[in-house]
Amino acid sequence: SETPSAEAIKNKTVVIKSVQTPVTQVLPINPDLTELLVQLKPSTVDRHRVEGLLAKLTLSKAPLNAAEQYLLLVVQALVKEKLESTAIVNQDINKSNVVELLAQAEKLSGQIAEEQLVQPDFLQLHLILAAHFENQGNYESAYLEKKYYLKKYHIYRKNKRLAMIASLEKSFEMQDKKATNALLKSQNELKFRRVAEVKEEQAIQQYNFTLIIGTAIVFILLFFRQLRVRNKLIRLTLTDALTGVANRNALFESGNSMVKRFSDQPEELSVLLLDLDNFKNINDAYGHNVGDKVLMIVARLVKETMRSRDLFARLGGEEFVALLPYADIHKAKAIAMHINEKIAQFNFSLIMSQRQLTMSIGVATMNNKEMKFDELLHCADLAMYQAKEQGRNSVVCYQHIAESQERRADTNTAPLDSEWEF
Ligand SMILES: Nc1nc2c(ncn2[C@@H]2O[C@H](COP(=O)(O)OP(=O)(O)OP(=O)(O)O)[C@@H](O)[C@H]2O)c(=O)[nH]1
Repeated sequence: SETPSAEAIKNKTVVIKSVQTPVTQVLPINPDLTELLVQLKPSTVDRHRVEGLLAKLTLSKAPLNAAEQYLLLVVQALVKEKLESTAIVNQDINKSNVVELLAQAEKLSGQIAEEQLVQPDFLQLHLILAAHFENQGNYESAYLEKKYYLKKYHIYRKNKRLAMIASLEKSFEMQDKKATNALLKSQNELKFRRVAEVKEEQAIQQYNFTLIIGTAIVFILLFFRQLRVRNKLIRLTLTDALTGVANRNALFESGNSMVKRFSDQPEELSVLLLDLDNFKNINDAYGHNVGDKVLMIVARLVKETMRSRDLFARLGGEEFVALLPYADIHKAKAIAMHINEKIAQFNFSLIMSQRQLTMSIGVATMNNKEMKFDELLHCADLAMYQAKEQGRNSVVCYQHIAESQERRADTNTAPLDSEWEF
């Protein structure tokens, strides 16, 4: 690269270009110029480097702004000072050139912002002048330049301090804002997490509630099923499996309680003991299946004649019992005869060739309030046997047997069969 001679560098004149820039605006500085100023700071200057940078700047076609022109003049003044002091350059360099150069630079001050002018690189102008005046023995001017330098430097320091405070405040505000933002963010996250937790708790509660309700429903259903099964079992234990009417257990249970109840009240309780005549012959002739069917038909026919308050039960085999509350002997006899008639009139030809069946019925009424149910049933049984003995298909009332026996005891005469039958 072409390196201009020191002479050329020293004599290089600066062409001041008027650049219209606002005075408040800080102008950009070419980095080569800034480095030149740095290079010129130490007491021993790297001449080649300085010359290289100056040449680069001089040959550059880019126009210089007012601040750059100012600094270039300062650089040139410094070069003159430094190179002269190191005795490298020619002795005929006019020292007044420094003053001229710096005077030119000062003329540019009006185009440079005050803020930029107070920067150390720009203020060097006054230091150079002060040193220059001092070397010439012009101490007053040197003093004034130095004083001016210090005044401006003070402003520069003050501005720098204020700028630093402002930047610190700004960074503090930023940090404060960042911390506040972080706090708000973490608070938001906490809120979201809490909301999620609450939702999760609600879901668990709902699940538990559903589980409890479901379990409760299952338990209730099981309880009712158990109740139904229990009731069915109870019903079965009280029902005759073949005919569906009350069985022996139910008969004795109801019979005992009814007798107890009627022992306290004036109304009467009657019992019918019904026995199919020659039922064995049916079994023998047509088989047990037909016999069972007959029993079922008879049970149904008798049940149809019962009042809602009555109880009809199968005592066992072909024997049935009817408990008739609020039925005196006359009513009980009437019911018994109605049953007898109904059975006798029923046509069994659908299940067997024998069309007709008859019944023997014994009737007993609770005539003694001290009577037990077994005794009442026994009376009915005696009456029923009497009916069988009389030739079956008849109704016999125990009260009449008793009366007849009493009479017989009185007259000591044998009773007539017709006396007992109705
Ligand atoms: N098919 C059937 N027969 C039964 C049942 N229980 C008892 N028997 C029969 O009923 C018959 C009763 O016979 P008996 O006690 O001699 O009485 P009967 O033949 O009716 O004669 P009388 O009572 O004197 O008129 C027997 O043959 C028993 O086997 C039953 O549940 N089903």
